[in-house]
Amino acid sequence: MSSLADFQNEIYLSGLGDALPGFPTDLTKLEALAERRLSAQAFGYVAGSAGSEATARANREAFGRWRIVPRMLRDMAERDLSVEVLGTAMPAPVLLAPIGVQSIFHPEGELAVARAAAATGLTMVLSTAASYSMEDVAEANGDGPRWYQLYWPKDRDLAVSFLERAKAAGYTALVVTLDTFTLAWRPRDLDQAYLPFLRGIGVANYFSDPVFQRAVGGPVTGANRDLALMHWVANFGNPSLTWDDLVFLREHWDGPIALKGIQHPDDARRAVDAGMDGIIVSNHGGRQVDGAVASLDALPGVVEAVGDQATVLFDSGIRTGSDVAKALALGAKAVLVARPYAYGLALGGEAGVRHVLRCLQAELELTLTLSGVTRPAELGPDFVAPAP
Ligand SMILES: Cc1cc2nc3c(=O)[nH]c(=O)nc-3n(C[C@H](O)[C@H](O)[C@H](O)COP(=O)(O)O)c2cc1C
Ligand SMILES: O=C(O)C(=O)c1ccccc1
Repeated sequence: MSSLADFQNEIYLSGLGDALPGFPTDLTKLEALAERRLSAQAFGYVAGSAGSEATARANREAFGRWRIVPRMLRDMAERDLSVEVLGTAMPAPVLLAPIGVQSIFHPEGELAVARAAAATGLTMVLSTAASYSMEDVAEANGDGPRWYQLYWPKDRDLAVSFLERAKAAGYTALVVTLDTFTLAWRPRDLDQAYLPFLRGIGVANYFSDPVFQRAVGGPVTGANRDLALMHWVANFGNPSLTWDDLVFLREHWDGPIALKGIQHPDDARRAVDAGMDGIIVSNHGGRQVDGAVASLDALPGVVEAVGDQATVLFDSGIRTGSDVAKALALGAKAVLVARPYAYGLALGGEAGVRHVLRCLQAELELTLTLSGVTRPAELGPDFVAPAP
């Protein structure tokens, strides 16, 4: 194995032919660049969060309250970042978080992301609110690993139809997002009166669904489009769901299930009691409850609550390889990253997303290697210390 991470090697070598990476390698720089590329509405949608955006800031600040404590002389010649999560082999403990409406960032949207994910071998989690249908995205993703994220609609038959389609299209694990049965108070979107769905973006999985079509009198055309959009609004989320409803999901999905949006240890225990395989500690990137606890601060309590009874994953605020390492040290088996790859998509389509994924992977590998960690399983509380 080279002493450099693959992507780092490739970048330095390409410099000998005077080529530079097409995008910044510090992923925290992408947001400002994407702002110049995107419409004010699309940028506000992705960069914005709920309310005063205090939780979005807290997500980032929480990483700053931990410091990595590197260890030396541990034979770092062989290292291996691969993990297996909910039955899926991953070259690194990083997944692409579900992001809806990706065509507002680039015309190829989820198709470009699916190709970039397949090229790196990282797992894509496809949103129910995607701008391309799950079947089209599966085709673009090819042999790449993919999971399906369910926004659990009011209509149970529609939910079952989504699950059956996802299974048939090769999505192997189910992520059920619990924190967004309705969108939060999001001032950036409200101030621009911008909601992508009302413009027909992010509804591909609904409009292509036979159960949905039956409910709106057939395939969606100019004639029933307004009705279809109203049906979408009425059906998107179900505020009446309780823990008891998870039995229904278990009956209709025979693969692994992870609940996304868990922040309280007691909810994590309930998930285990309900037979769930995984928990994703997340506050939706600060986009739902403004003032909610930083996701990283919620992580240790959830990890302690579930022990080895479920797989704990993490998202909200991951921007660098060192962020990934800290979340793993605090007990996550893998992390999901969201906005950085949306910015990559905005800046360079498939190539932009691939760049982001490769940067994150290389930076993680170097962070671990230079800290004396050859594989993710070695990470534990010892790896980090509270910042003074
Ligand atoms: C534009 C945008 C759209 C999103 N759409 C979804 C979605 O459809 N389903 C979902 O479960 N989470 C969705 N999320 C939340 C992400 O999956 C993830 O939890 C969050 O953004 C992670 O924080 P990060 O952006 O700081 O990495 C979305 C986030 C953004 C920024
Ligand atoms: O914007 C979001 O955070 C989100 O989760 C969402 C919800 C519905 C449709 C698309 C995205």
